Amino acid sequence: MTTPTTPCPVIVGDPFDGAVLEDPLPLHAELRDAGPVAFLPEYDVYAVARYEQVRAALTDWQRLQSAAGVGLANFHTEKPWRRPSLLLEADPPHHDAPRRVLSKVLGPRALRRLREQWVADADELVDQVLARGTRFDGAVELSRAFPLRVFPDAVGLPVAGRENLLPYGDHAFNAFGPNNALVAKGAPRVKELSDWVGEQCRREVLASEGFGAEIWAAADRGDILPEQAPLIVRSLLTAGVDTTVHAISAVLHAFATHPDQWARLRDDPGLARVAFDEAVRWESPVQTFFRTTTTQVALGDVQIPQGHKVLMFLAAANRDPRRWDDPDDFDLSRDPSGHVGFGMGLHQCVGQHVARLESEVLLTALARRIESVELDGAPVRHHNNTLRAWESVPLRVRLA
Ligand code: HEM
Ligand SMILES: CCOc1cccc(C(=O)O)c1
Repeated sequence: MTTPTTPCPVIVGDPFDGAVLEDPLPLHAELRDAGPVAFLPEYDVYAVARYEQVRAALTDWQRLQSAAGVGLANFHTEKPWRRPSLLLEADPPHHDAPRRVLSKVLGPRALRRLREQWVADADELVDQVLARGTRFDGAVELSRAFPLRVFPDAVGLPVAGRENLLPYGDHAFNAFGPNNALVAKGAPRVKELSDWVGEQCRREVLASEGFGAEIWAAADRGDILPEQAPLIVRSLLTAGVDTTVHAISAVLHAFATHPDQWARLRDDPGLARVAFDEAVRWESPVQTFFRTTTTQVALGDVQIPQGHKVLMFLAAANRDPRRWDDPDDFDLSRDPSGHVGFGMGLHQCVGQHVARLESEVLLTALARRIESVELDGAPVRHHNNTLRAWESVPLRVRLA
């Protein structure tokens, strides 16, 4: 274990410990209050939790790189568990073309053609769920069911095997953390799931229309190399399912615990989009990511030596009272723009518009039919080294 070269508060303890994953808020407050930077000897990493330093780290890709991996593992010294992402785990110039291609494929214009279909899918799903009764598990019947109904079709995946997507993504997000029990839990199926995901990225397997086909068409045009196309499709399958599933659970839980906010949404369904971003700020489904210093870099008043991992607590930044009034409130009257729940800068989430559309159409379908929503029992957390997630969100609704 090395010690920091410049004075810096030391916070002992394991941020990936089960008790912290169950309730990370006390650690987030401790980190923010300790100073602009803290040192975590448990993993020999630096940590930033205040909005200012997290934003600074996210937007300084030259001195805080992603190419050494955005998890605890340093790809300069350890073999990655899978081929590095051409976006998430790459920096310019290698990052540029894959990002340009995905930005176009997943951009707001591209999604306009999906909106009508997804509105119909959301209405159909919500009608089916409510036809079964007014008490159900929102995490299962809505948050998991809706993304898994619309996203694989949008990518162009065959129907068989789609149940592999959630466990694959769950392991991928665990793998950004330390090699702990959560990673060990996924290990037995890694080869099977990785082989299945790899197979879905092949041109012959993907539908002739959809995000996957558009990525392969970009290779035909020479916008990317042919051998990059499957890896870029893999990015969608890894990043695009568990994130939206758990973000939608977060929205449902937020409304079930803030009935006044549900009443506001009922009065003004146009609030559905801001509600999603406010929930992503409030819950931060993606809690943390790492960077690696390429040179000595100052964050706040601390000099961080070259070659060190920096753990960015996105969730702590999203509740930093230095940046947000009443940060712990879930409040639709707030302007949540500037939150770091989708990251910030060069690597900011390229799929955020997909996520927003999924949530908007589902929330709109629910708000039209449901007068009030409340918890119908204790919600149960799903632990993951990177994701903030619910295993179960029991709901009871009153129909409009
Ligand atoms: C609520 C849902 C989502 C959340 C909270 C989320 C969060 C994030 C965050 C925090 C980053 C930045 C990573 C970094 O800075 O290292 C990111 C990047 C990324 N996201 Fe999302 N994401 C979501 C949905 C999606 C979806 C639906 C897709 C695909 C359709 C997607 C694909 C990606 C990719 C490919 C990157 C890497 C971008 C790059 O490095 O240029 N994400 N996401
Ligand atoms: C939500 C963060 O974005 C991710 C997460 C996992 C994998 C990838 C990828 O690009 O393969 C991207």
